[in-house]
Amino acid sequence: MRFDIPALDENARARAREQLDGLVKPLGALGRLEDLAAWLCAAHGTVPPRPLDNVRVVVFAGDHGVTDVPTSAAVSAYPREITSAMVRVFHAGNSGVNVLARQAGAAVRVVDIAVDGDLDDLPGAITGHKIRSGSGPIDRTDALAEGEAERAFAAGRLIADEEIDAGADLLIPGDMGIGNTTIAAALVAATLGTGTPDTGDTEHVERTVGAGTGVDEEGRARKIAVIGAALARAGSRADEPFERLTALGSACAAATAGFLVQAAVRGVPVLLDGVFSVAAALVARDIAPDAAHWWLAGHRSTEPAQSLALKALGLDPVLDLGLRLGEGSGAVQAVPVLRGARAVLAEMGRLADLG
Ligand SMILES: O=C(O)c1ccc[n+]([C@@H]2O[C@H](COP(=O)([O-])O)[C@@H](O)[C@H]2O)c1
Ligand SMILES: Cc1cc2nc[nH]c2cc1C
Repeated sequence: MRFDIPALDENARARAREQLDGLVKPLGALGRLEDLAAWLCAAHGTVPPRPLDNVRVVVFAGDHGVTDVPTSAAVSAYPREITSAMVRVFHAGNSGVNVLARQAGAAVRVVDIAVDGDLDDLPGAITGHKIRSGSGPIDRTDALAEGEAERAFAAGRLIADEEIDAGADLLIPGDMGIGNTTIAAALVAATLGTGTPDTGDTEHVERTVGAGTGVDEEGRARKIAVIGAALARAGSRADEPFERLTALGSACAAATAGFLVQAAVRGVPVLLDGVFSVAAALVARDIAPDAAHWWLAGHRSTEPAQSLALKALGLDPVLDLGLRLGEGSGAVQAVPVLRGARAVLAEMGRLADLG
């Protein structure tokens, strides 16, 4: 697959830097805000950048076969039925990200990519891109059937197109899926080669695994075992990104990757969120390396796989609030910071005018 991804406008970035240096403040005194302002100029190709008036969150919802086990073998603190129930909460506007997005003036859309449950009574914008119900348990079988990763990736691209055609000037990928922190950690371990299942050494897998929704140490040990078995089962197939998504990922991971790549193709900046969107970004970069220039990290989540993946992507998160909700909630919190960065360039006075 080949993608025509525009380069960021380095000329605009340099002009932004020059203007930032001339504002009424000590040189560099606005720290990271100056980097963000310059990055937005490079992304929008203008100084100052355009106002971020049309920020859109898309929550990719789906279930994961790793939750298809008795409670005694659970990898999540919550049952899988929560995924389907939460889609209705997003639709009603009452989820965490709905509330935070209202504060930030951002729109939220949830899409059913692979929810295990009947949501057919909901509008087509939610249900129209469904790939399948749930996914395979990655420790025992592939997550996806042949061709599904490509179909889900294409669906994610279409969803990005829909949001951009509706005017998005910044996109945020959100996620909802009980069990998806196990999937995210498996993708990160496989992508970074931190899993070495052949030697039976789980130490490297352990580094990627966190508590997700709040499992205890025994739950974490079960996640590590599931991921170790999945990596051993996938073997070298995991080297190729679509095979990796098929064997170890999910339809939501593939759709999120497609969404991130298409945003870049269309030249629309992205604020990544928690462990699931950052894991998808890591795989997406293997599919379209230049796409990564269009992504910023909104926040650092508590999941270790997210920090490992951010480091590999060379991204420094804007915020670190200890959030572990997912949904796009952390990235949404970073939107006012980006708006502030833009306003500084657009509105501050100039040192040269001090007299
Ligand atoms: O964004 C994060 O880093 C994050 C960390 C922990 C949990 N989550 C959310 O919680 C769900 C996955 O957690 P779990 O324990 O079921 O794997 C899923 O719906 C995620 O959106 C999200
Ligand atoms: C209630 C609930 C809401 C969520 N939002 C994202 N992940 C979630 C997990 C649970 C359990």
